[in-house]
Amino acid sequence: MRVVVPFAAEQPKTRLSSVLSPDERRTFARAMLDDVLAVVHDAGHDPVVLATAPFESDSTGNEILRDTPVVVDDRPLSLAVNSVLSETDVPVAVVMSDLPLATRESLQRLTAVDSEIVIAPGRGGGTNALVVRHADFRVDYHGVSYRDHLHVARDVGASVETVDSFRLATDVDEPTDLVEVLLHSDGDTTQWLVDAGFDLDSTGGRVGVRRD
Ligand SMILES: Nc1nc2c(ncn2[C@@H]2O[C@H](COP(=O)(O)OP(=O)(O)OP(=O)(O)O)[C@@H](O)[C@H]2O)c(=O)[nH]1
Ligand SMILES: C[C@H](OP(=O)(O)O)C(=O)O
Repeated sequence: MRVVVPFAAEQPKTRLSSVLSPDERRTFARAMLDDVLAVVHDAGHDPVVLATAPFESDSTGNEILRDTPVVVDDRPLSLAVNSVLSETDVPVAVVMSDLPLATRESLQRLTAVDSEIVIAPGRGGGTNALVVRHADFRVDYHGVSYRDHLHVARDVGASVETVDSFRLATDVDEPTDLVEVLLHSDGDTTQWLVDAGFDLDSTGGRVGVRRD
């Protein structure tokens, strides 16, 4: 299945500004993208990165991205994704690039459901991963996009199913989300955090992260 992976390349992850510099946010976002692309390939699907800006060719030396087509579209997220949806035969999936806990199994669980619309919601109301098998469905990200996408599915007469997955629900938006990465993932993203000096901090009430 074609899997579109949206990627904000220039100023990603602004909600992590309190713990990461702009340069760090770019390389951290790139590590998450690499993890997601590896999982999409591993699950037997064909990813295409939908990026807001071109990558610096292959000078990164990244093997995974080298095998992955990149479409550059600097329009806002929903417009860019809908442009791809309108040009791509269904089925097509949209999987966000900030899901470092995603695994081959969690992705295969999502794509195995045969409803016309299959949604893996994110914590906090977003839509972390989506399978579209109805040609008229269009996305409307931001805000409570999970609820909005249920309404869009209903309006176009598409059957819809929600997949309850901790791994797909855990997008990395805020510093506390880094706890889940350190605990439940062992890919490039986790290595990036370890190399940057992040560790779990259990000295307070709820477990957080600290940086040495
Ligand atoms: N192509 C494209 N992808 C986007 C855009 N905005 C966000 N994304 C991607 O969509 C997914 C979800 O976005 P967010 O969680 O808001 O990520 P973000 O914009 O990097 O983070 P914040 O600045 O903290 O909102 C991530 O995979 C982003 O890389 C956009 O305008 N265009
Ligand atoms: C793009 C947005 O992501 P969030 O801000 O919820 O992580 C959404 O899923 O609608």
